[in-house]
Amino acid sequence: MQGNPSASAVNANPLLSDSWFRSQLYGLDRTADDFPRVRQGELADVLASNAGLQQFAQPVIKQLAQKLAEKQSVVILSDATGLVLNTFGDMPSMEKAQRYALAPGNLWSECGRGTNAIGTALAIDDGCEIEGHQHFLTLNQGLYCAAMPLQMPNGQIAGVLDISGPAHFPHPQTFNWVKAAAKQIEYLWVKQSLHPQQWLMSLHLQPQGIDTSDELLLVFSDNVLTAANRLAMRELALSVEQLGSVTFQQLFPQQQQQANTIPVPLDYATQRYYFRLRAPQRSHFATPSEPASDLPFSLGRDGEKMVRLLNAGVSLCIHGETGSGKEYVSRALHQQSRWREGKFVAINCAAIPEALIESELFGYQPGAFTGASKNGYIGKIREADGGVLFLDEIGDMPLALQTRLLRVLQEKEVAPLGSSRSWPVNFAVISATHRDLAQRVAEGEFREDLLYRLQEFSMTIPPLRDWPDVEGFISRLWLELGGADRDIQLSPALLTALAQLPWPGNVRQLRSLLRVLLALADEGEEVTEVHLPAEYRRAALPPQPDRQSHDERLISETLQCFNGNISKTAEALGVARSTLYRRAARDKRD
Ligand SMILES: Nc1ncnc2c1ncn2[C@@H]1O[C@H](COP(=O)(O)OP(=O)(O)OP(=O)(O)O)[C@@H](O)[C@H]1O
Repeated sequence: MQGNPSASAVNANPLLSDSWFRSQLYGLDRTADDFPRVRQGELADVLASNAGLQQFAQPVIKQLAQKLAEKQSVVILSDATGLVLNTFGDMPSMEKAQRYALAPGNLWSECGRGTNAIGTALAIDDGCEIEGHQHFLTLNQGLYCAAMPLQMPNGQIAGVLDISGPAHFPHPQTFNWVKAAAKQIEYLWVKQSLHPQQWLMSLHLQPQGIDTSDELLLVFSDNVLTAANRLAMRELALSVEQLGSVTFQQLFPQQQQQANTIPVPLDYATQRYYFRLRAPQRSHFATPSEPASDLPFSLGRDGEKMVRLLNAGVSLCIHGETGSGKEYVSRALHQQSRWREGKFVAINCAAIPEALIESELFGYQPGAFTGASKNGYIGKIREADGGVLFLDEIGDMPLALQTRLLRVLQEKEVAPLGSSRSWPVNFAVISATHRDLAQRVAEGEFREDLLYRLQEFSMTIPPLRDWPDVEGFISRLWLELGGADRDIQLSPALLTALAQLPWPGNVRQLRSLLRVLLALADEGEEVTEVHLPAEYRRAALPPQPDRQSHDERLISETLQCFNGNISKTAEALGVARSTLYRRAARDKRD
């Protein structure tokens, strides 16, 4: 620190002496006058990736900038590396070079510019003010700066809020303003990014401090702490690592996780706080918005009943041939039910390799097994929280997993792989199968208790060929697929022929065929039997009655002519005798 005019002042302040020491370690030249800054194009990218920070910070910063109008100071917002994103306000009396240095695109990290409020606040993760000669670089010694890091609700540092002005001006209140504005930004950020399904806990030493930006905010997803403001993290001595892992019960073992409206006392460490806990806003269930779609008519009169059962949390099991619409119907039921604000999470128990089903359903902790994502995975069951879990091909679920699934359904709690903790979950279950589950139970392939749990109510979607009005359904599906938009009609004869096909692949098969016909047809065309793909044409084309009756008449007249002698008749008609024998056998049978 030799050669520094304010060496003694710096040495007397550990914050400053540490920062100067770091600046020297960075090998900075105190007389440097070229500063690190990014190009315009790079700045645009950085601005875009800090959109969230700007969104929450700007309203507060604008108020702050108004306050500073007469104070020859600017408000600066930097990102988490100290790169200036926005500068608000004006410093007409400031030297041009310094005005330029505070403009967007300049990097004020400690390693780039030595001791300065933005860089040092980031280095110590706390607020600081750096006045004139306390700056490491000579060129910055005409500046006064006060800065405070901004913390995101997840505990990470998002950037820095700073006020800078000429060092020769008095700045008695500036640091307090920065701290108050940063607190306000962090407060709004937590409150405004709250998900309706999260718990919000507000704490303060005084009951009247609740609902002010001085309150400590804690956010819980289920019972796990997932977000907090800096005030809460400081006062309750919480670490970033605890966000996402510590539970309400671990934090407040004496306290039930129950909502309250009037602040009540709560002891934490050696302090008495007052707190209010707001429960997730699931109230939309009581006043549901308009459902998005009608129930499919394949549900018939059972539709309404199924919705009521689902609303009551009854597990539904839908049986039906492949392609008959089990998932389609389940999605429609979800949309009509009180669970519609939550997700519809489908899992095909037959399509996921047995080794992966468990992690897919229950999720896993980071590094729970070789190849696991380093971020862990929440799992389908927790994804379905508040919504519907659709278990397709449930009859194919491996036995070992059936046991775990049963436990989740009974206890409404799920523990990810590699975790000793469980999360409460609340969802409706619809399962589907084309198998006979009772038979699977008899074969020892399906747990009987799980069957009862999943099949509290069961319904069967009949195969398409048994639907009461297949022609009507085909017409509707044709419209839905865009037939009317392109003015392409199905001929009445084709419609009748299609309605009579057996459709082993049910609606899926019918849908695919209609899409093929639509794709191949020209605008305004009528689609007839001749447009059918060959494999359908054979099945759909009606027998040729005239030709058939003509042949039959000819055979029977010739037979009469030869007194029923088959060999002579065959010879006369030029057909094989076997043809006539087959026909004779058929006549006898009819
Ligand atoms: N009532 C319906 N109206 C319109 N489209 C339908 C209807 N039912 C089913 N579909 C369509 O048919 C196709 C097959 O439906 P879905 O996947 O629901 O059948 P599934 O019974 O679940 O089949 P799988 O047993 O093979 O899983 C989907 O493209 C779906 O959109």
